[in-house]
Amino acid sequence: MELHIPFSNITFMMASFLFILVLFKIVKRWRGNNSTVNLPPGPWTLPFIGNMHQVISSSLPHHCFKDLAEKYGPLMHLKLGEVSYIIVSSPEMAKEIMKTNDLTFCDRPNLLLSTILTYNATVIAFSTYGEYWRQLRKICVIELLSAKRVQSFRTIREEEMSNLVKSISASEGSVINLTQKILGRTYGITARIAFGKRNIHQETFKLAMEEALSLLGGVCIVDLYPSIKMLRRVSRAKTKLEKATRDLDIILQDIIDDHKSSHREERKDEDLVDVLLNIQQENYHSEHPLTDDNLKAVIQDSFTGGGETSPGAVLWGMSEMVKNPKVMEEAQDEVRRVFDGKGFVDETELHQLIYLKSVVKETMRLHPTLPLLVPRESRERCQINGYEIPAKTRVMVNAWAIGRDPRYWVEAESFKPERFVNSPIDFKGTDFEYIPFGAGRRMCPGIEFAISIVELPLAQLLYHFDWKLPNGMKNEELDMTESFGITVGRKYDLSLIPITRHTN
Ligand code: HEM
Repeated sequence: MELHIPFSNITFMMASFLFILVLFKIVKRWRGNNSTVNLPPGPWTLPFIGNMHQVISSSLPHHCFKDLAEKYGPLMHLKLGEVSYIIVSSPEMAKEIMKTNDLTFCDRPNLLLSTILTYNATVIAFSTYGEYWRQLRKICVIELLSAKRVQSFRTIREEEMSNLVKSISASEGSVINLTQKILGRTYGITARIAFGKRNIHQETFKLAMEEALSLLGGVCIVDLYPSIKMLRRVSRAKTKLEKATRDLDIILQDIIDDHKSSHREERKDEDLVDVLLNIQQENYHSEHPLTDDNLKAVIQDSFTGGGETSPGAVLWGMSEMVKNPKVMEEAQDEVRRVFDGKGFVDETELHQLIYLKSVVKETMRLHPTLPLLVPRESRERCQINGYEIPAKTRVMVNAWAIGRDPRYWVEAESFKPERFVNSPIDFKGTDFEYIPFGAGRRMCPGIEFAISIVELPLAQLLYHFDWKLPNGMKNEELDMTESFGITVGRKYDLSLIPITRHTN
């Protein structure tokens, strides 16, 4: 007997067979990856998407990771797409990653969008661990971000901050958008320090940088399926970012050329581009001479470092003080007591503001602007706590969850700056329950710079003004929702009414 199967049925059967075959391969690969290795515990994964459904369902990844870690533990394995992630959520495990096994975990993953924006991942923050990174990091630590260099830019910070006070005073009694004012001034400081005063591109650069950074927030699907090369070609974010990057490059090259052609003696103050050009000249005949693109990458580091994170800390600090009027009062009393003799705030007496420094620390505990730090990647296979971590595993350290760990922090969710007064706990990367700047080899090299542009504006805002919420809103009603992006700031701009304090 002959069996007749219509042509459409044959196509259907072949398609079904192929589908089952592909599914079988995916499940086999997924099982193979998971079953032979004793990975840290984690939620059950679905083929192809892994745990993406769990992460995507939450608006903020650091919140979702904290909830999952409560169930699966402080060393948790997640599969996002086809990539393995380890999520670290306790001080003990953070120490394992960033101290005990720092050398294994000091690489950064090669992510599509950050690679495009950062001259093929040649900025310090995203470059592969190796000789190039070491050379740039050394320049950064010794030349660009040293305490001495940061101190040399004091006048710029003081001038910009006194302009901030003037512009706020001009709107006394009416609602101001403090978010925009702080962002603008911090950007102004960073631009003057990096490029010098004469720069005509400041505003264009700012807009192009904002556009580029807005595209970097979140996880790019391409980075979760590195084996599917076609995704790289069709990514819309990639096309947009390439355009923004070209615009930024033209401006940066123009700034460098301008510095090269103008006479150094004509300019009174040395800016970061001058410093970098000097280093470039000195290194000209060395084994690894610095190219113009390398210089542009370092300038970008300063902008993303200075321009994105520090204003977030100022605005969270102000928000918490508005929400906690007793803290605001105590901080104001201190600043006014210290500076009343002078009648204005400068940097000379900032070291006396013990309580304000604690406010800054407490702000960074509850609101680290990089709650998951910057992702790392393991360079080789390694064992942690009896679990196996394969090479090339991406690692995220949940500094936000660690800063709220009730085993280390009494009333962990409350804003209590006094916990830091007389406490030896610091953000220098040795106290693993408090790591807003990370720790180990890849720790933030810009702490000195960052603190200088957080403490001064806060001291100014507290010294010169009392603050009220608009529309008769009560202090406790201030919205503290977080935004989602490359850094985590306030979702809604902070609008407040300044009342100028008149001193005789
Ligand atoms: C409140 C302000 C800031 C915060 C919260 C912050 C936080 C961080 C964090 C968490 C990391 C990753 C650390 C790790 O992987 O362990 C980092 C890296 C870095 N930060 Fe900052 N940062 C701030 C300001 C700055 C400033 C002002 C600069 C420079 C002007 C800067 C430059 C860098 C650089 C270059 C890296 C990459 C280091 C490397 O990979 O070797 N940061 N920062």
